[in-house]
Amino acid sequence: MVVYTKGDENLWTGRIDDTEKRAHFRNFQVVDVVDLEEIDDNRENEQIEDYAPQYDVGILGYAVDRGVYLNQGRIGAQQGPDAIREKFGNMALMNDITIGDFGNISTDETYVENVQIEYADMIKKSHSLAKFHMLLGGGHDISYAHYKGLRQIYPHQSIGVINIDAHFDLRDAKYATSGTGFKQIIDEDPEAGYLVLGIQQAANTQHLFNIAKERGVEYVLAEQIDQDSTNECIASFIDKYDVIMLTLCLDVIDSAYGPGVSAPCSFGLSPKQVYRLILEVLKYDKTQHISIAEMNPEYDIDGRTAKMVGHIMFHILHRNSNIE
Ligand SMILES: N=CN[C@@H](CCC(=O)O)C(=O)O
Ligand SMILES: [Mn+2]
Ligand SMILES: [Mn+2]
Repeated sequence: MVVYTKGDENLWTGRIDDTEKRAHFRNFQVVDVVDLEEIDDNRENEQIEDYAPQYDVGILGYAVDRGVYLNQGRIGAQQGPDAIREKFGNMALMNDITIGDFGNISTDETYVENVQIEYADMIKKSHSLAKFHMLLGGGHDISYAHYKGLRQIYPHQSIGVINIDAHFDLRDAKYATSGTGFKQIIDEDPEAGYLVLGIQQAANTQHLFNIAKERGVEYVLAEQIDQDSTNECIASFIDKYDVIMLTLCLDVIDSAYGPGVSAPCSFGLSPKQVYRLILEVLKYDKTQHISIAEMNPEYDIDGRTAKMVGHIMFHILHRNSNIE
């Protein structure tokens, strides 16, 4: 059974320096927990442009690691969204932002197809509630759910997919896993393009490189990420599509910075390199959702990975401000 759970108020707690003056606040002090099951379904049909979003940012969790298990990976990412919430909540509140926590989806089913469909519906349902959305995983099977949600929101637009990842996730399987998401997208949508940033040669078999070549997948290797050509590649890719789906697989970050992931990689990117790539993509204003996948608290060290994700979220939120 697939289960929707509204956000847990107890996660949004922490150090309180003042209860009134916002200059003393941390993020958790302004979070509203929103029960999506209480949101009127009719509002889904409202024209997005006619509706002023209530929140600057919405948080929606994909508390699922079954897709990782089905991909022969190590489980634990089910706890990922809540681990990230806790760390992000205790970071300083800057500016006058508002945050809505739209809850988590989870499943006890053997396969992830149903939970992906329901998560896509949640993405659609919550879309008009916030200006920007953080979709927190969970396994990288969140990618296909993210795509399906965008398809509902933008039925007629072309979608280009940018994945910041050490892996292609272009596997063929009889059922969806954390390693099949992008193959599912490009098989289903011949108009969709796929660009991967941060690919590691040692983490993908020659077969996966062959599939990428056959299917016209563009990619930049981790060791080439600082070359000027990376920005040119991002710009020319984004130019081809109406909407850009942006997803981050945390194992692209070197395991020294982010040990708490399902499939850790050495020789990975630094958090700063990843943050720079995210900002580069977001500056084209074709992206209103980012999914952040594979946070696995079981293997984290002193909450280091979850805190790093909190920082990445913080920087995304304040990308237009002077905070650095
Ligand atoms: N989402 C992760 N996908 C990777 C996992 C690799 C691994 O388990 O080592 C993949 O399928 O290639
Ligand atoms: Mn990966
Ligand atoms: Mn991945």
